Amino acid sequence: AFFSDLSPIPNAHFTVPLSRLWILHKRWKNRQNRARLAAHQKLGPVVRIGPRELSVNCIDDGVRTIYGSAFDKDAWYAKAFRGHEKPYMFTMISSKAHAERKRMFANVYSKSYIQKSSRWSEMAYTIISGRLRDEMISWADSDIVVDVLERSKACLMDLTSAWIFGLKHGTNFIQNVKEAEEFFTPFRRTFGGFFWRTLEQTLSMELLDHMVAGHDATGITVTYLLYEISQRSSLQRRLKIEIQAHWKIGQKNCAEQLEKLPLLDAVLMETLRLYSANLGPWPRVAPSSIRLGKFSNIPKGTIISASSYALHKNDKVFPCPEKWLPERWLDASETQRKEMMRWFWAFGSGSRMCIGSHLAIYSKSPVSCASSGVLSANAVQT
Ligand code: HEM
Repeated sequence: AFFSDLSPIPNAHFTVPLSRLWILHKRWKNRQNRARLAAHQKLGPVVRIGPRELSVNCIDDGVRTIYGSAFDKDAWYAKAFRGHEKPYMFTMISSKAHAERKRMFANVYSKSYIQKSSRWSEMAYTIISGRLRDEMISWADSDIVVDVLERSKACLMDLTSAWIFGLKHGTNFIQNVKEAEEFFTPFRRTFGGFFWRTLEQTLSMELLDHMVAGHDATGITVTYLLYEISQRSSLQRRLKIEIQAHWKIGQKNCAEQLEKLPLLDAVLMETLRLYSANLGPWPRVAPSSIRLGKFSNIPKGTIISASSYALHKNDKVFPCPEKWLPERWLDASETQRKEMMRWFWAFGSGSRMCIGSHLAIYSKSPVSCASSGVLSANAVQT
């Protein structure tokens, strides 16, 4: 192990050429991302974390190489997300099977499809303006304590399920709190019920995964976003002015309209940068001998991964990376923004990049609009 082709690469811990214990221990303690970031800060962009496992934290000769189409996902996906009999898009290893599955869904999740969709505008109007906003006003008017994470997830589940099944067949967890509770604890059992058994299993597993991704990661991000804006009353006011000037909820092509709001965009991007809900690391397997950074002859079969957690903490690209500073997106020059976008990795990249990234962005936007309107009117305390 000490004399393998990986031996020129710096070790995150002296035991890593011999054993996976170090990284397994960090994973078990839920400190993997922090430990890997610390190793990169000390040892550089390519670090060895196991006998045949590497961590990378650079774009050129790193993320760009690994997350191209030639690298398969590692078998970890199937183990980590077990419980389903059949693989679905997220866990599929074979690129042929994955490409076939992706073709089924790529169009309905594409940016242009959502932007042009009058169905999306209708959904946003009914769910955000009709349900969420009313609920939020009643929370703000009373003194009740609201579990923002649970309510955000409920709202995002309503949006995701409406997008997948149509408004009529989607959930209404914003208003039906009891139903939402029954679903979220333990939601797998509910999803194993009659409805799902009547669907063809492969399709139900695939859609279940989209529903999970749709409400969970997006709900977590929205919660952080609300937390940050709830503490900045002047930002709430500026957001409200921007939104009122450019957009009325329920108007046609609302998704397209949302793109034109620079402050809202900055708030979303900064939240996804600092509080990305799907941090990684996302492991891939080297298909042949490859080169990463200054290291060549990295053997076929080496497991290599990167994480948005570490990439988003590059202080040359994102100064004061631990701080939530939406202004960094507003004040950036064109060149700086280009560089920030190169390092922005909340949705991964390449052929296995998040298929729901546009849906996630367009879901978060109207929720933030509705929330900032309410927050600025009622000075929410945290
Ligand atoms: C803030 C919200 C979200 C974040 C941060 C996020 C992040 C990610 C990331 C980083 C990946 C790539 C993982 C990898 O390389 O292995 C991914 C994949 C995926 N995401 Fe998302 N996601 C979000 C929302 C959604 C939504 C709303 C959907 C609903 C359709 C979705 C469906 C998927 C699917 C199906 C994949 C697998 C794609 C493939 O393997 O081709 N995600 N997501």
